[in-house]
Amino acid sequence: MTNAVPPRQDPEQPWRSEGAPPPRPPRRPRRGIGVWGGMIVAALAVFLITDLLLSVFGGSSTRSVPYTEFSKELSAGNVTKIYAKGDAIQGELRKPARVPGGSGTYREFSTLRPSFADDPVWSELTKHDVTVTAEPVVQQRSFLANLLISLAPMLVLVALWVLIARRMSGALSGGLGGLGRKAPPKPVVPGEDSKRTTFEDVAGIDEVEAELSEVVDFLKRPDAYRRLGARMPRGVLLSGPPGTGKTLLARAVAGEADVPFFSASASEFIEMIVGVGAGRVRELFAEARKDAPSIIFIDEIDTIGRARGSGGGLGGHDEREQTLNQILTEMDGFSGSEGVVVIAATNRADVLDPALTRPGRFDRTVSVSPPDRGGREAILRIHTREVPLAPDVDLARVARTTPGMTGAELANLTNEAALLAVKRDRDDVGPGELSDALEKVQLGAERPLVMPEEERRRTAYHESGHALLGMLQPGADPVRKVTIVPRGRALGVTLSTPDADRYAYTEPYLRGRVIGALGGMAAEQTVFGVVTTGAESDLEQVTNIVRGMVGRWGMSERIGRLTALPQDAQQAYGLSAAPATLDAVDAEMRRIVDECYEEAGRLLTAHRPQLDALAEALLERETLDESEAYRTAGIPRLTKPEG
Ligand SMILES: Nc1ncnc2c1ncn2[C@@H]1O[C@H](COP(=O)(O)OP(=O)(O)OP(=O)(O)O)[C@@H](O)[C@H]1O
Ligand SMILES: [Zn+2]
Repeated sequence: MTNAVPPRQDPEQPWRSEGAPPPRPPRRPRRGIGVWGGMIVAALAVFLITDLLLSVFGGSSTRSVPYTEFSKELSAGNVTKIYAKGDAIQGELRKPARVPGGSGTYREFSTLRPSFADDPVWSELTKHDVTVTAEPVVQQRSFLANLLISLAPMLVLVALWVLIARRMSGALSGGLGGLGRKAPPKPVVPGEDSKRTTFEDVAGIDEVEAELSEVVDFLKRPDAYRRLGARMPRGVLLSGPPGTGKTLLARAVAGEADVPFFSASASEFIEMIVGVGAGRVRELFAEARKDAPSIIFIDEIDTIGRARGSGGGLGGHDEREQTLNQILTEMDGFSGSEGVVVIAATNRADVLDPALTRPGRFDRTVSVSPPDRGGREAILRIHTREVPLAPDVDLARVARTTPGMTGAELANLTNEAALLAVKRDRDDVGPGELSDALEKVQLGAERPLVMPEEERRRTAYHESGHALLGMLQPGADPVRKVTIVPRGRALGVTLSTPDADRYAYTEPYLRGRVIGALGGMAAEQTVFGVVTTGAESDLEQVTNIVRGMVGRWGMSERIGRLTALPQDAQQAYGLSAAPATLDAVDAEMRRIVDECYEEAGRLLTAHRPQLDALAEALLERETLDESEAYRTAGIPRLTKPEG
């Protein structure tokens, strides 16, 4: 049995609770590079300075002398040995000689032979005792050139180091291996995008739009707020079930204010390496600050923002906590006048760390709910703006038959209808496409499956059981469709939806739902004397409803009017109630289910001919719509459909 509107349960998530870890100071991922880098630079500096000193002051007592000086010493027989390379001559004297024109003596010398040494000029020069000093044709390198040359290896090394450091920090903030470095966060600049999202694209959540328009105003003219000293909310938390348009809203705020939109999903921050997430957060905020006024959107904030110590989650405690701490630090760092507004979204506001919702952080929580009938119609209108609709399509009617559906589901519905129209070679989308698409969306796609006759019979009785009990009970949601064509995971489906939106459920209604859900199993038991595995999802549904009735909605006298169970079925029992109470809850849940199962069996036995009629009709026709089902069972439709 499938009901389009089960009592809303929180999506269950596979998180376990664990003990609180001791808080740890955030580690700084870049320090490793800093230490190594420092050591490399110091070593290079020492090497360089020594080299420099040597090259400037020279390491030996070799004296550079004029060529004439050399030739004088040579004639005097004072030169013991020379070493020549080209015109350059190095040599040693037998006895130290006086430095020409200076003080002190020298023994080792170097000189350069002038190119005209063999010319007649030379004898003239020596005759007149002219001091001749030669210079190499190739200019001696200047001090600066020398410096640069000796610096070169060091420069290369430093460049190399910088490169490596960049790479490594890239690896730290961009994933393992360094090769997967992500580009810095890029905003979606409104207007650059082919189409900019505005509040025009959002419908059915007008109160939320109104709340957010203040943020839009702030982003449009932050100066006005600054002048009056008004502090804007730094963070807005959008909380609501999946698909209600939270992301869309955040985009629309950016679009309305015409500011850049930076978006990230919190789960993207979490990597296995501790510190990576924090680095990414830092980067994201830095980019957004640069482009302020701007919006940062963080989706799925609960993946990192779960109350500390409440365990589980992705990537381990350290990483999650550090990432969260970084977000808090960044938000604390806002002076309030930057014009950066952080919008976060979650469908689990109840599990968030209270630190997140403190003043100055996400101090404004806006709850986003699934749309009501008018809202659904408006959303359908938005999503059919570009879809040619047949003139006989009545969107108000479609809105009426889709209670509980979210914006995302409605968007999906219109798309499915358009796809069907294409498949059917139509020029527009007609009411037939819309209702077939709705069926597909609600029941899952039909699944071709050859079933043995016995299996078909059993399924027919199972679904007839659901349907008959749904039709027999006053106040139950009308049965819209019964089928034994396998759809999705189910072998057969019975669809019941309310005529109008329901916001609260009475105890008799919930009991009726439980009885209906048990109807399939009860029919199998009544007719064949055995039950099959086909009732698994029915039992899940029953458990959910009864759990709420007893543990949360005060519908059991014995438990009384208190919350005995946490909202989240996955959370550990015992957080809110004593063991004795939990035992009692268990007993009460069993009592209600047993009573309902008995009632289901009793009703089916009492109406056996109607049950048989429905099953036969199903075996013959496979699918019965609302009126066929009621006619076959001979039951008048109790509540008249609206409109
Ligand atoms: N109120 C709405 N008005 C118009 N379209 C909507 C609305 N809500 C949802 N949609 C449609 O559904 C799509 C998905 O919605 P969106 O991603 O914003 O939901 P969400 O609440 O962020 O979901 P989740 O929690 O899964 O991230 C939107 O792009 C839009 O097409
Ligand atoms: Zn069933």
